[in-house]
Amino acid sequence: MSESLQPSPSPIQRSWQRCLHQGLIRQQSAELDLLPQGELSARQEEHRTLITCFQRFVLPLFAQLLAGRPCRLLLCDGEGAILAASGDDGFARHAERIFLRSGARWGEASKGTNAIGTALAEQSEVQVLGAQHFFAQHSFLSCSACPLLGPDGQLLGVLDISTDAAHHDGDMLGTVRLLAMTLENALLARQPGWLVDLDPQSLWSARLLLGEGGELLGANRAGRLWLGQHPFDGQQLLRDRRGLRLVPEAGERAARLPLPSAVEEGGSQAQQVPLKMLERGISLLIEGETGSGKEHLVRTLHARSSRRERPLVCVNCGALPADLVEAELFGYVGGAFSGARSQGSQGYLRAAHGGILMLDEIGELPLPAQTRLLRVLQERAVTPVGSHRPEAVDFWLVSASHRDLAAMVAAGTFREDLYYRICGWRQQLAPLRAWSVPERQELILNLLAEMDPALQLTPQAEQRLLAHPLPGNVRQLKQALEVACVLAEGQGWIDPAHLHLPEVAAMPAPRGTTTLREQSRQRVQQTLAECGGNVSEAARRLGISRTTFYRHLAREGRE
Ligand SMILES: Nc1ncnc2c1ncn2[C@@H]1O[C@H](COP(=O)(O)OP(=O)(O)OP(=O)(O)O)[C@@H](O)[C@H]1O
Repeated sequence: MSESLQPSPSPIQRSWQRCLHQGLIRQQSAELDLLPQGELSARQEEHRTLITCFQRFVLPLFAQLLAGRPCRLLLCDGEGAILAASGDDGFARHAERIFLRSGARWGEASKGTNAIGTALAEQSEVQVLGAQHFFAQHSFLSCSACPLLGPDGQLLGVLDISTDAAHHDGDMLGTVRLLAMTLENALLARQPGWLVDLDPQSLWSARLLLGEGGELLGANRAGRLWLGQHPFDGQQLLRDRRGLRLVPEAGERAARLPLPSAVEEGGSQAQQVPLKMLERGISLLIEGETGSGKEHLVRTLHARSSRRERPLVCVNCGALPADLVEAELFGYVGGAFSGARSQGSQGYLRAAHGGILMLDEIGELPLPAQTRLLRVLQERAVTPVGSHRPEAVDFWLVSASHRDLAAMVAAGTFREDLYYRICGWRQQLAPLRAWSVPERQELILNLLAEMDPALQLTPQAEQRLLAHPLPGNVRQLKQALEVACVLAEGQGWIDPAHLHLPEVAAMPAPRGTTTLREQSRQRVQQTLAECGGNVSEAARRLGISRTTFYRHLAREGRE
């Protein structure tokens, strides 16, 4: 056979050649190649949008397509580091043996031929079945991976489905491609601009993202193919208006939120570490101003923990009647004191047995109750008031305070030994005014989307919320939005008049927050143009009254 007729090597053959060339030895073990925890968190933060889209749009589809199958879906960055994973727990335990889990890097250089690393090296989708893996220890796996491309066509990472080789089936590559396209479409719809759907009927339509003047800002993979085959005239596409919509849409913007993500075992960084501490029985102390979300965090941790089916008991120590603090906490036997119930009372600590106990405002506990609590924590047993029989209790303890407990220790109003008992890990929650502008914007959008998805903030209202110091933190923000939703009901927009916030010195005006203002302006104009200038129809499409619509037009005229 002449040389030119030799079949070109397959991606697997090329990969093996690279591995041999690097001096990897098949019978040896692959290098561990684990990221330090801090590095993993930094990468997850860097890829927050990618991970959020993965969780919101890809995982539900994956769960439907591959429910009950022994496989894992892995989201990796451009170096093959696993950022998030989901799927069958039984298979996860096998996968754990070879460190196929978050924080491990699966590039070819350390792991030899494998779907993640080889898809990255080849920049194409790849399937690596059983013994095609370079290292013999990986041959129980069959993996299918598809590179992920950002709206600008840059390689972002890889999506991989790994399964037990015995359960592999031929559809995996198609499935992972479908999931990758879903993820890429979601990412494209997050970029601000005009999204042109060239075939709006199709889920896999070519999509282009255009700027105000028709310039090309991005495309999905079908869109890039389309661009390779058609002349591009962005202005014409905008004029045609077919399949055109302004993105991100309200629902999608809400999906950008920083709230409870599920990056495999954990959640966002603020939750992962405390959750790990709790799971190891280490007591948490959460400090933060009132309304900053201390209880919200505990509820989220409970919902994510292995004790989610067990009780979560939250006690506000400051609200306990002074003369009944101990009886309420530790319980009592019948007739222990005058006015006691004849059958006694279990008390909050025993009610939390097997679950999580949150002692909110722990700084309010009187000193005798502190002493008794310390003994419970040391002995892991409660002696109810009026009894001499200690009863074993097992709860994870979370304490919270808006007061500076260390200062209270120094002042002698809080026991030092108790302080060290409850403070195995100290988690501080920043006040809302210390959050970054994008973080606050995302929280606002999230809360609003939950309260009334039909309502949007005018840019002025958004500015007002961002500029207000909100000393009551998330609670105050939530209340202000709840009131505004009632006042603006049916009008489509919340404007500053709907925001009942006390006048206090404003924070410096945030910069770089013109996007929402611009978007709402464009939305009104765009809808009006689509409806051929028919205000009634445009207002109906936007779900607002004609009067409100005119108000928007008038305001734009003034701006
Ligand atoms: N990240 C968040 N996302 C959505 N809602 C939140 C968030 N953080 C707090 N909240 C909401 O804000 C309100 C106040 O939160 P929470 O009760 O947890 O604050 P706290 O710090 O425990 O307050 P306090 O010190 O007064 O007890 C609650 O309605 C809670 O659901």
